[in-house]
Amino acid sequence: MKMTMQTQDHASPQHPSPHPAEHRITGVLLAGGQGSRMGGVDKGLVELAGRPMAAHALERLAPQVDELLINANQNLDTWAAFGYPVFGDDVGGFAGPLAGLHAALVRARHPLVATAPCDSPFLPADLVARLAAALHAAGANLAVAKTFDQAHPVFCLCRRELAGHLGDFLAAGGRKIDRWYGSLKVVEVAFDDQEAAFRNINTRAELADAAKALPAQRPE
Ligand SMILES: Nc1nc2c(ncn2[C@@H]2O[C@H](COP(=O)(O)OP(=O)(O)OP(=O)(O)O)[C@@H](O)[C@H]2O)c(=O)[nH]1
Ligand SMILES: [Mg+2]
Repeated sequence: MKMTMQTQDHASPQHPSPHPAEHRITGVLLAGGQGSRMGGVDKGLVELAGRPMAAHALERLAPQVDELLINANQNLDTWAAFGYPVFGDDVGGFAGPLAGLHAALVRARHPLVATAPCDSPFLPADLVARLAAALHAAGANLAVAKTFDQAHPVFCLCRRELAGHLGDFLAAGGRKIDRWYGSLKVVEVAFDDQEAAFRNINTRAELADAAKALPAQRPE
């Protein structure tokens, strides 16, 4: 498979932050899964419209956050070529996205952590701003996206101070994201106006469909 990740000038999260320090946000791309429905591939590295699928999500997430990290469990050198810090799960055995979130909470430079999965190339440009507005307005521990009745639990904004609480949940064998959310003060944020932005890609057939929606981008 051809990789062209060095060709994109990813928007840098190094810009002066408009947020006061206590509202600054670390973004994390969750790319630590096994891609079993796609045949056991590192899903974010699979090509979509001429570049790795994850490049699309990173490009959309980078301008929304003050720091950007990548959580991956395989091919770490390949992931590092995107130019952002890369780290694996601390809890082994592919424990699920909470393991990636926990690893991010431990490493984040900023007090808030926004997550997005590597397989959602159309994610909203105002994802983080809307999650943050709701989090602050509600005084919640965590804000999570939904469209109509559909929850999107891996699109969340979480307070870094929950690292210990999540670490305890994982250490006790907890794995289910909904169950952990159920122990917190969570605010759900409706993105009914952008349902298509949450399209995610799990199979080769979904990859082929998504490619039709995107123009191929070639190296310059
Ligand atoms: N850190 C980490 N992230 C995971 C793990 N399992 C899934 N994820 C992430 O959680 C998000 C949603 O997961 P899925 O869409 O199920 O992706 P997946 O697990 O790679 O794919 P399947 O094996 O087909 O379920 C994606 O961003 C995955 O990368 C894991 O064990 N560790
Ligand atoms: Mg999975």
